[in-house]
Amino acid sequence: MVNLTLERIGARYGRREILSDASARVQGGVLTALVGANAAGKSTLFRRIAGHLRGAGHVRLDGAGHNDLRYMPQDTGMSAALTVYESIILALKQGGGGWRLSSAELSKVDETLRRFKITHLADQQLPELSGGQRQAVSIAQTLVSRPKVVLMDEPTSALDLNRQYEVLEALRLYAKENDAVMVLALHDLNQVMRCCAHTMALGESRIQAFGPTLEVLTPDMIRRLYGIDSRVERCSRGCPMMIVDGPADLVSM
Ligand SMILES: Nc1ncnc2c1ncn2[C@@H]1O[C@H](COP(=O)(O)OP(=O)(O)OP(=O)(O)O)[C@@H](O)[C@H]1O
Repeated sequence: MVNLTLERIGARYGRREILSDASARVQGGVLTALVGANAAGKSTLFRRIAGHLRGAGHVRLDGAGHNDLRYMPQDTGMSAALTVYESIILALKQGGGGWRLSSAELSKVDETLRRFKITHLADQQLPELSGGQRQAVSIAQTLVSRPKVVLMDEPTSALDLNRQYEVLEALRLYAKENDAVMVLALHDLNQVMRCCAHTMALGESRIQAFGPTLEVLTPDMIRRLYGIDSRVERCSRGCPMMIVDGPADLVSM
């Protein structure tokens, strides 16, 4: 069983405190959403967990080592003169082990291309990809080594509607099959309600709530995080969805 435990995590840039006292135990096997307004500190929390930023508290991994952790930032460089296929091999080989590919490694590369439906892009040069294609390739690069702990910053922001749900479903299956801890920073709360079992809500430098998504994303919490009045209702197929009524201060005027 893989778990990621945050023990009183703090983060600051210079004297400016971004996060304090963040504690949570994130379990593997399901998708966990990280939500919060712009500048709430989502990327900062990821950087702190990934060890790119120092700060108070401890990050503990159970059932995985630090080498099993991958962080996919919001903006990933795709300017190298490599094909998609070469870039995915490079990502697989980052842990070392020489350039010769075993048959197990070759099948990991092919399976990852298939999983994210980018096999047809294998021979294309990275700089020639569209924004959405880049994002799908970046996700494949992140997952090709089958990491056990994955942090992804807005992994669907460049994808069309159909691809957003395809990719989220592929990520959900990845987490389940690999018992992986998978935390996704997302802005679309309907996507979160549909695809993520658990949600961590960041606001005012703290984790405001963490737990099963529908228990966290209440109208009260949405108002607190985003200043938006909303309702959470069920569609005719029984899926929960958020209906936005408008900015909270306008409604109350
Ligand atoms: N390298 C940095 N140096 C100084 N301040 C930074 C740095 N990176 C981020 N910040 C500040 O930290 C705060 C949190 O930024 P962060 O990128 O973590 O927010 P976020 O929740 O990921 O936002 P968004 O949803 O807009 O991507 C912001 O006020 C930002 O200006």
